[in-house]
Amino acid sequence: MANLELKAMAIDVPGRAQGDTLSFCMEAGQIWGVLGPNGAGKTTFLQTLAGLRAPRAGHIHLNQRPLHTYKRRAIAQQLGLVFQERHDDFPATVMETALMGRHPFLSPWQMESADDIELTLEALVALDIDHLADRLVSTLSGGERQRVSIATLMTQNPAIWLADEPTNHLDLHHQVATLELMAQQAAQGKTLVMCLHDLNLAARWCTHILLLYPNGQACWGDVASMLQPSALETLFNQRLQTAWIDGKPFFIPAR
Ligand SMILES: Nc1ncnc2c1ncn2[C@@H]1O[C@H](COP(=O)(O)OP(=O)(O)OP(=O)(O)O)[C@@H](O)[C@H]1O
Repeated sequence: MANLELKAMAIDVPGRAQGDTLSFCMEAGQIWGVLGPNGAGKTTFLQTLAGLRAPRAGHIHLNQRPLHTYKRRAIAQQLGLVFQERHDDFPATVMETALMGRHPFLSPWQMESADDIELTLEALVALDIDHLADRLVSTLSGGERQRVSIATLMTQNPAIWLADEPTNHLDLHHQVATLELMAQQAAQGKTLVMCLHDLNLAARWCTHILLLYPNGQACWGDVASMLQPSALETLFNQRLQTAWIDGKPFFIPAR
């Protein structure tokens, strides 16, 4: 179990004045959805949480210790990231790619163990890509590649999952299956943070929401209090109609 705590942390969005500072803790078992229009800073926020970019102000603590005091390998043993853009620069199969999730736990030149291979095969089955194990990733469809990325994160098995639009390219069934898998991870004590553009998926799977506005304003809280139609209309500059199904809101963009 792990937590990430933001202490008066400001996201360093290039070319933008400093916005609101963020102060909250993302705990084991929680699923945080990061919502906001294009360019609001969602990816920059995830990269900052991963220690890949410095915050403009304030601090991030991973398990009560400043994130910047950890070595990169120690961070990778606790925190994993699915990027929005991937560059498959060298030829690797689906199995080889997913197996890379174990690298933070291996010493240089150490071979993967039978347990590592077993964990990887389980991830391929969970993401419904085990039949593609020997295929080159460069030959896969967009949705298949997305599932390889999530399988690699599952193989890494970090306590904190950061996912930038994990449902990108996925068909309806695989969107639901992937978010169910993430919910299972949260139920096992993982902390999940994901950027989403689909408000209805956020309403169903997230426990907490961070809203990022293009001018740097931000607000956060539990899902029920944050997914208010008027706040979302302002956030996205888009009128919405709201329907209620099984006690949860459905947001439909109005023409
Ligand atoms: N390296 C960079 N140099 C200049 N500007 C950058 C750089 N990285 C990000 N930005 C700008 O910072 C802003 C925030 O980018 P970011 O990718 O975090 O937005 P986002 O909310 O994830 O957007 P989207 O919904 O389109 O994925 C954007 O205006 C982007 O153009």
